[in-house]
Amino acid sequence: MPKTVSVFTLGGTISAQGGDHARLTGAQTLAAAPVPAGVDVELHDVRRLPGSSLALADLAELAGRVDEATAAGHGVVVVQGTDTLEETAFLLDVVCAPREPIVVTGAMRRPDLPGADGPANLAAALAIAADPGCRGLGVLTVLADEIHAARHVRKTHTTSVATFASPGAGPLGRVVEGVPHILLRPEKPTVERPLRLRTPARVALLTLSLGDGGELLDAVDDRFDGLVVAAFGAGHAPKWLVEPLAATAARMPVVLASRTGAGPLLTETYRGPGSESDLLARGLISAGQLDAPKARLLLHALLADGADRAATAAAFERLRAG
Ligand SMILES: NC(=O)CC[C@H](N)C(=O)O
Repeated sequence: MPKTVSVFTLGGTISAQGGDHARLTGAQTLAAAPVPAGVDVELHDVRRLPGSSLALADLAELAGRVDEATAAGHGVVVVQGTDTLEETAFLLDVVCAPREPIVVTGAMRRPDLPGADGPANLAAALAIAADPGCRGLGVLTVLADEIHAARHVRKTHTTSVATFASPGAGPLGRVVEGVPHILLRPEKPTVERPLRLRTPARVALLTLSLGDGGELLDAVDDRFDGLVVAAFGAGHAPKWLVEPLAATAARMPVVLASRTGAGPLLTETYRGPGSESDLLARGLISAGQLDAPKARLLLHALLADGADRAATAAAFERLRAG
């Protein structure tokens, strides 16, 4: 029996014929890809936008439609711009029911340029979405035949077709001769249960840089419900920001992440003002291995789901080791 795969197109370079993100329809984008044998495609042309212009409301709508598709037994492919591809993949990972494979793909080269990678990436994504062996892995991404977990994947280069990597973990597998080969299976889902986006939540992301005077931190109060700080190294802030950060953490959840983009935060190696142990003792919540943009999305989804402080801390704690 053929396997149905629902394909949701949002735009991106993969559709940007001549540089225009609105040029190709979902059907035209998909027409360039060889559909694997035994796969029936159901196309949903959702948006025609660059990845940078997608909003959380677009992703919330997408998540609902993805859930409907997997409830009907369909595998899912989401096609979008690579600039925010990892954020879409991660949000789907924490809000969608893990019933069937869900994979996000895109392209680095426009369809009208030599060596356009869109068709190969689409073919790989369709193969993954139709493969029962790719169930239970969480939301996946595939570009250049490399399969990554939404929790770890990042865009690491502005132009390389092999831009997606999981610096803290490595790929989960590879597509070889059109067939997905899974090498590693995640121990547990990213969240205990899919989170529901029920209430609006505003989460700020503040990246520290040398000599930060705290002016942007002051601007967070009153405007946001939560904050992620992309701090130095393994979770460090300047000593003069410790009191302001602690004061903010008394009013809203403040998650401590690293601006390095890979590796876990430390918990006890350094002591003293602005060290990781100091910041955690003052009420900041460790993002563990999650990078800062993903920590922002998880905090957003938790707040939108109605999580209190203890549930928020527990959700991040669950991801500390991996
Ligand atoms: N290669 C890409 O898709 C990145 C740029 C593209 N404008 C986007 O939609 O994100």
